[in-house]
Amino acid sequence: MISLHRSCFLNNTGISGSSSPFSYKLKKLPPASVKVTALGPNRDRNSSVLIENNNNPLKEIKEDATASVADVDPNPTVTGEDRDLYYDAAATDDQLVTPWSLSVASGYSLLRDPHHNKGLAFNEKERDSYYLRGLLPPTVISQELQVKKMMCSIRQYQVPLQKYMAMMDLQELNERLFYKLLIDNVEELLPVVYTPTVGEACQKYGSIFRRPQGLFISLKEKGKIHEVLRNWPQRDIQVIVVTDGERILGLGDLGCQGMGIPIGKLSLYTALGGVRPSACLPVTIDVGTNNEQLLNDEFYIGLRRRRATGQARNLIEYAELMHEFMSAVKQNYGEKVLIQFEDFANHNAFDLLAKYGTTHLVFNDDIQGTASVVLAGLVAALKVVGGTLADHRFLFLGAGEAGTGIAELIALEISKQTNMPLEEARKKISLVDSKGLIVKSRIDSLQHFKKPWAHDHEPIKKLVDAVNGIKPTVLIGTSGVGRTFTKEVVEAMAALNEKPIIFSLSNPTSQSECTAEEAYTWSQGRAIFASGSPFDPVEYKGRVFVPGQANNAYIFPGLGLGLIMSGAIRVHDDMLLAASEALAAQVTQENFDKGLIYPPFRNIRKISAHIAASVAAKAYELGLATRQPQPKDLVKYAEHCMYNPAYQSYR
Ligand SMILES: NC(=O)C1=CN([C@@H]2O[C@H](COP(=O)(O)OP(=O)(O)OC[C@H]3O[C@@H](n4cnc5c(N)ncnc54)[C@H](OP(=O)(O)O)[C@@H]3O)[C@@H](O)[C@H]2O)C=CC1
Ligand SMILES: CC(=O)C(=O)O
Ligand SMILES: [Mg+2]
Repeated sequence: MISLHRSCFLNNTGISGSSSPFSYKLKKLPPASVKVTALGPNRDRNSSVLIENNNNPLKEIKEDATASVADVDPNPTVTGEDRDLYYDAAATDDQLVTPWSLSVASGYSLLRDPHHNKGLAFNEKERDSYYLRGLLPPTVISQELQVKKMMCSIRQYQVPLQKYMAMMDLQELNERLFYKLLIDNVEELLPVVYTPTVGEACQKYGSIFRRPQGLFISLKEKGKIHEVLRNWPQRDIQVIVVTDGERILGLGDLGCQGMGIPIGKLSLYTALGGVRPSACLPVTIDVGTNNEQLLNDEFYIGLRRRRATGQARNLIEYAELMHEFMSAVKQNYGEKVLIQFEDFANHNAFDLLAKYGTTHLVFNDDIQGTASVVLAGLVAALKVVGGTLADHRFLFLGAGEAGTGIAELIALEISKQTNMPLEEARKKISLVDSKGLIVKSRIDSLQHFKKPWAHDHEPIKKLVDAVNGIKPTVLIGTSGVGRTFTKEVVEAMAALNEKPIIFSLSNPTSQSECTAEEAYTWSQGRAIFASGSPFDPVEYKGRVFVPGQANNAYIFPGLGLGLIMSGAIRVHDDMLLAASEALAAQVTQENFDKGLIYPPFRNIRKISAHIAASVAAKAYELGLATRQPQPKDLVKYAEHCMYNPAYQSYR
């Protein structure tokens, strides 16, 4: 009888060592590698089992198909490409085919296994040992040369979406090369795998869809989520990014096509924060969509129904599915798996965070990650404009997840710095939503997360009037609506302040409240500007201004790493404050001289290590860390834990 189990050849730190690229080994039989092929189109067809003897080439042994299938691990690693080539081709439309097989001991499948494939970088010895002879052209090249070649190829594409698709193809073909490329060229490739291009990719996901990535959990899977999670090939999951696709960037409801976001965010967990790719699980919860265009799109990949939110019965359906998911995750992966809520609409986002914040290791990136990155930018900006946080007045356009999340963290920090009651600190902050300034007279009709911001003030409809009435020193855009910081608004800020601080946080670029060029030009080069999506440097009157990118991508990879490496069991606001402080401390005088209030992304792994160390230190201080003893040097430990995309040597 043959029994297979996965061999763990990546240690937790992801540090390279000599390893075997084959992910199965025999439990009861001595040979080192095995090929098991599942049932073909004909029920009576035998599966083939290839067993390698130490001295012999592969020998084919016919076994009874039913017996061999029953004996393999019921939850095998399945990659879309690991299929027997021949019986599928022989099948006709009306024949049943088992769509999976395990075939690990062939060079052919090794070249199609993204976790272990090295392409032309397989050396001569590996080509001999792993049956690769003839499957590759004779040349052997280094990973560095592969990176150079891929960059040449990606740069040839003019259209950002083509670059995105090339990157996704690479991720599916050769994972380590994908991450090496991304890490070594982070400033150039971040806008490709992340905002703004990922937004367009989600909008067109159905049309560009080639093969599934991540886990899709729809209402059809209700009652079966535990099994769905077991279908995922990896067991040792440390981070899940989950969306229900209802508020994808500032692009609205993209339903199931929101999957591009968890995939993109988790690529950054690995590239920017060093979390092993095999520990990352992207999930999309599909409860339908209210996007008519998608519902009528023949290429739409999601459930063709309206969202299960809104009315009471639907809400229960939604809550039950989410609850089943949250419970199944804990049951499958334990207490310490980090769940990042991403791009949920605000009518669910706050409630989910409140509900699961006390039972799971969760955080909401749009509410909390964004707050942390913006606070870091403000703390850094104070070095340029002077004063303390409490000396400033803040006005927001947009009072949803990002807006109220940032506002609350600023108020918390002011309160901590000054011992001022939180309610007093909140009075330094005003928010405008789609109906105008949030004021006391509107309190009865306000959503719960806006109520703390309903101050005594006369109603104001227009942003420019709010600017002139409140006289903010800081203007922050979190509206999801592009070009809402008009010339009039920016000029009003510039008239009130020598150095107005202006953040246009909405993504993607099309939704940014203003461009970098507009901010610098309309303020005569005086604005301290940062945006959610990247803008190129701007030359104004002979001076070059480099706009910073105020994006939660600075925070969540390091925050996640800090939580994982300390074995934290809950996220605490003080960890977000610690992350802000660590990020702000990374801004150098050279950065300030260019107009930057964030350090450049090219140093992101070092930045993430510092953020991780600060977050972990806070977890230990708060008694929320379970990994003992506490490492002496947390920064070094964070660096040591980081995934390294250099190829491993195969024995
Ligand atoms: N840079 C970054 O790291 C991040 C950026 N973001 C971006 O922030 C934006 C908002 O996200 P989020 O807060 O989650 O979204 P929400 O839907 O929760 O909030 C949007 C807010 O904007 C208000 N609004 C909409 N249109 C207007 C308008 N014309 N004038 C004034 N206010 C308006 C809404 O008003 P009402 O309540 O009345 O409907 C609501 O208060 C998105 O574009 C997102 O991509 C989000 C997270 C991180
Ligand atoms: C950056 C991000 O999380 C957003 O725009 O939603
Ligand atoms: Mg988001």
